[in-house]
Parts: sequence; structure tokens; C-alpha cells
Amino acid sequence: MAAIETRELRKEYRGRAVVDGLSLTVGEGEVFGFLGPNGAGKSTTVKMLLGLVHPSGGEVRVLGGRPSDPAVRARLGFLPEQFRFQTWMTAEEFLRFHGRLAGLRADETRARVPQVLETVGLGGRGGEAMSGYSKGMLQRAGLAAAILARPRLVFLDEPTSALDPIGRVEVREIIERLKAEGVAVFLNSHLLSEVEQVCDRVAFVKAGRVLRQGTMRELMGGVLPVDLRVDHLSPGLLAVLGQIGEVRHTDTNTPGRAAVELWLEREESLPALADAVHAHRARLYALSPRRPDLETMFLELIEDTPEAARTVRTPEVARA
Ligand SMILES: Nc1ncnc2c1ncn2[C@@H]1O[C@H](COP(=O)(O)OP(=O)(O)OP(=O)(O)O)[C@@H](O)[C@H]1O
Repeated sequence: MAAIETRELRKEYRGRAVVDGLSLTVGEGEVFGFLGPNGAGKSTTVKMLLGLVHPSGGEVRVLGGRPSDPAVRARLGFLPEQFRFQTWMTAEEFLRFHGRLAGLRADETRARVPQVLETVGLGGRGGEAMSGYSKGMLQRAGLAAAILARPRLVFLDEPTSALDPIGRVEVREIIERLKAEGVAVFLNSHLLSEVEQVCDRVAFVKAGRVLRQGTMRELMGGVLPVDLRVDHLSPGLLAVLGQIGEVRHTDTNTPGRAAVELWLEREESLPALADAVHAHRARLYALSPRRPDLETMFLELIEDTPEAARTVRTPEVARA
């Protein structure tokens, strides 16, 4: 069973489609990155997946059911981007309140609250009024609420926007733990380096449509670019490198240095590159597979049209 399945999902506001035939599948235990420029329709999609906004057309199934079904909702967790909590409560009171809303028994909630506070790095601080919390602490409390009732699918909207670098690493670890427990995570984030590190698959949306979706590798067109640096590049070595992968670029302008960019089809070919360098008596200075660079991909995709470029550069206009 897929955690999320939408087919030709559509939402119109005043006759204008803001989500326009969106088809997505997110598997169980999958961490899915949902990316797009401001105004692309991401929040509207999430609201439809949560049953908060009624679609104008298409199909949506969440955890095998309808998002409006209370039994489905009970298994969803949600951390909204704009979290406005009842800050006169302590974090413990806030979580107990959420536990009641989620239908947990009082004894379950009592046992669970200290656990989730610990998980999000607020262990020992749960008795304090949230009015005294920093922005990052409030975001952590929100994350605690999202995972409190052991959901099977968690929506995280910009979950690290208020967090420092340590907090971001901690949230990544929490996401990885959720995934290991088979929980699916639907992640909205503009921090693409973060998405790169944690997501199994991503979808790029623009103007309410999916432009591309797949694993990082699929998005790279199935190739693995590798940067190789040696002290000298003999014709023999170059020929062997060309047999292992596709030589895209060489730079031999600097004496005592040669750089080669190669595209490999398989990661398993990497050791053969090192072997070839040694066999040709060259000295190896670098052998670096390039990580998929979501930011470059994102900019290339969304800057395809002048309309999209404008949306990205002037987010206030898109929001207005
Ligand atoms: N309730 C509404 N009534 C009318 N238009 C709306 C409503 N909600 C959203 N829109 C419009 O739908 C479009 C998509 O908005 P949405 O908030 O889904 O985008 P987003 O991708 O989440 O953007 P961001 O990255 O800025 O949060 C925008 O043009 C927005 O103005």
C-alpha cells in the first residue's frame, strides 16, 4: 500500500487552477521531498492530502483511504510551516492536548510525552511555559506534536526553518529514525542540501504540475559524474578511462596536473578508475563522485520559463 497516491489532482480558486493534474506516489517508509518555487501549489497540495482543502478534481488516497476519514487522519502527523501554538501552555500541556485530539488514551499520552520531548531535544524543558521558548524550541515542540501519536505518515513543512545547524542535523536524524520505523515522510523544504541528504525521492512542481520526480540518481539522468585528478594523463590512461566511463572533459593546462570529468553508469566502476590510474603509473590526487546537485537542477527546471523565473525571484508577488 502506498502512503500517498494522487492521480490528476486538481484545485481551482476562482476558476484558476493552482494544482493542475498532479500525480504522485509516495511509498511506505519513504522520505519524499516536495520542491517548487513560491506559489507552485505545494501547500495547497499538502492541505488536500490532509483533508483540509477539498479537491476540485482528481483522486487522492492517503494510507489507503480518504484523507477526510478520521481513521486515516489519526495516523497522520503534521508540522505546519506557520506554527502558532498556545504559548501560555507548557510543552507538556500542549502535547497532552494534542494527545487527546489524536485520540490517545491518557496513560499512553503520559508515557509518550517525555519520550517525544527527549527525541526532539526538549528533554527536561517540557514543564516550562512555551511563551519562554525560542523560535527553534517552538519548532521542536511542533515536531514533537507531529510524531506524538506514532503516525504512519508525517508532513513536515519547512521543519528546520527556525533551527540552528545542530538542530537541523538532529531533525535529519529524527527523519531517518522515522524512516527506519517504516514511517513515510512528506517533506517540504527550500533547503535543498537538506533534501538531498535525507530524501529517497523528490518531485519538482511548478504551476501546480509535477515537472519531474524520481530518485536523486534518476533525476541525474542515471549517470554518476566523477571528477578525477592525476599528476599526468597519458594517452593510454585516457583511453582506458574512456572504456570505463564517458570522458566529458579534460584539463591538462597546468603542468604536473590533469583533471578529467567522467560520467559513469555504475558506482561499482569507481574502483576500476583508481586501478587504471595506478596501472598507468600516474599519481591519484582526487577521485570524487559528484553528489546530485538539487539546487542546480531546481534552477534549471524552474528557470525554463520567464514566468517561473519571475515567481522565484519575487516571492512576495507570488504570495500576494
Ligand atoms: N484560499 C485561496 N484562495 C485563492 N488562492 C489561493 C488560496 N490558497 C492558495 N492560493 C493560490 O494558489 C497558489 C499556490 O499557493 P500555495 O500556497 O499552494 O503555493 P506554495 O507552493 O505552497 O508556495 P510557498 O512556497 O510560497 O509556500 C498561489 O498563487 C496562491 O495565491
